[in-house]
Amino acid sequence: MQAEPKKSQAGNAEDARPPAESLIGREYEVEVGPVAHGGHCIARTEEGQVLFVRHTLPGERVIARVTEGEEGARFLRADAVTVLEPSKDRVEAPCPYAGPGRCGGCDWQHAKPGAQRRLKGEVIAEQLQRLAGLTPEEAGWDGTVMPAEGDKLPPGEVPSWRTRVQYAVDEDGNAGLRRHRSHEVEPIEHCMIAAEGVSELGIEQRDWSGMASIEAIAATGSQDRQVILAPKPGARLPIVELDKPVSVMRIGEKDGGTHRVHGRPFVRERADGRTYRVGSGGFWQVHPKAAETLMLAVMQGLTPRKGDTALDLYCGVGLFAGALADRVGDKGAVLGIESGKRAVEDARHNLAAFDRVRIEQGKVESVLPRTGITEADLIVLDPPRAGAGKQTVRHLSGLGARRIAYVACDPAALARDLGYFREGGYRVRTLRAFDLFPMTHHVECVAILEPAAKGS
Ligand SMILES: C[S@@+](CC[C@H](N)C(=O)[O-])C[C@H]1O[C@@H](n2cnc3c(N)ncnc32)[C@H](O)[C@@H]1O
Repeated sequence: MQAEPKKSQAGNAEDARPPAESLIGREYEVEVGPVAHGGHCIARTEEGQVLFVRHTLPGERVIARVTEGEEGARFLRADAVTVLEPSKDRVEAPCPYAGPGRCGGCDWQHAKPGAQRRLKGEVIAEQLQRLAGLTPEEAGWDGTVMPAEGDKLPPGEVPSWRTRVQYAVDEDGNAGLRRHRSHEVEPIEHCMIAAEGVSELGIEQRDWSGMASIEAIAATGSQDRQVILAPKPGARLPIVELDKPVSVMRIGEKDGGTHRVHGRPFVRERADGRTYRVGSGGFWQVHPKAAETLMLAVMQGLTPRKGDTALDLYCGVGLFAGALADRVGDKGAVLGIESGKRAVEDARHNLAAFDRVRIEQGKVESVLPRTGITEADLIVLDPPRAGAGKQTVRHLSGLGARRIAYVACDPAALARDLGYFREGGYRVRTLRAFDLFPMTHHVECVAILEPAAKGS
């Protein structure tokens, strides 16, 4: 019998091993393989170690410099620092702050816009296959990722879509963006993907000494502009003088909550002909066309009828609940569930005109079972990145819904949950994908499900 390895003083045998040698800075010449979820591509060193390489494209030959990992690690992270054989999809990054070790906000600045969408499509296809065992055909998806309206621009032009930008502040008080997987700040003079309403505030031109971060918000469909300041411990708030009028909020040092300094504690966003109040810290889609694009995709997929009962889960300030309330008419009913207290107040305010809408506060997984609801005609779920999970999907599968719309910002969580829905007797009827985050690796999907027995 083999003797047990001797324990170190700390009591753990693993601690006794010499630490694995860091490979940070080591360079490898590699042939780059397929794209992987997260804004990088897969390559292998000659020894067979997996590298997740950023700033490259499939098919390229590059020198990859390791940014994270050690000998024997399951995988290493790396940046392509020299491109030996470029892909035909490669372009000069239009943003001066993009590149190895620089701003971490965008992943695909160096790819043609059409290629960015193809890469996102490949990631969705791979996740669907691997986690749900679905081909694009089986998911009712044509394999394309659609740009948002107005985002198809001439070569070299970049859509300025980010209506909410989180700036970090460096030691000298300069506003910038975080480097990839780092707390370091890349000071910038202008973020190309920031919406005009954000750029107009001139955040990057001000001194923000004493602040840890600043979020700038430019609402769509109203002139509302807001900045949310997070001061460093003990720092005084600056007098905020920007190039346009803004309301100012601050993050409380003790409670982490968002508090009003001056102006309205919310912005007004518009979608589907309705104004939505969104309080600070509340969720609203970042691309100006996103709310409407997703709302339309959901309504086209669900085809609500008068008198339907519908659930809007993870409802935020009520985007889908509002659209459903219009369509199910006064004989129908809509229940929204949302965990954020302020978002619930906003949803109730936004949809106060509809008696048929009820909004419950709390986590879907605990509130839904408590409601005692046993049936629904239609369900929309738009969970955060982690997805809904097995327990919630199982519960939803038992409500007998005619159709379910799953809005997903992470194709991996979506694919996993589609697998659970299949176990619950649902099949994917259609899937659509939208490029609502150009230049980044993020992508939004809308899957429409129906009972499998019906679809077969
Ligand atoms: C992706 S957002 C969708 C919001 C809304 N559907 C929209 O389009 O504006 C997800 C929302 O789920 C809420 N949330 C996160 N976890 C939750 C949970 N376990 N139960 C209920 N709501 C949750 C968040 O506060 C957020 O408002």
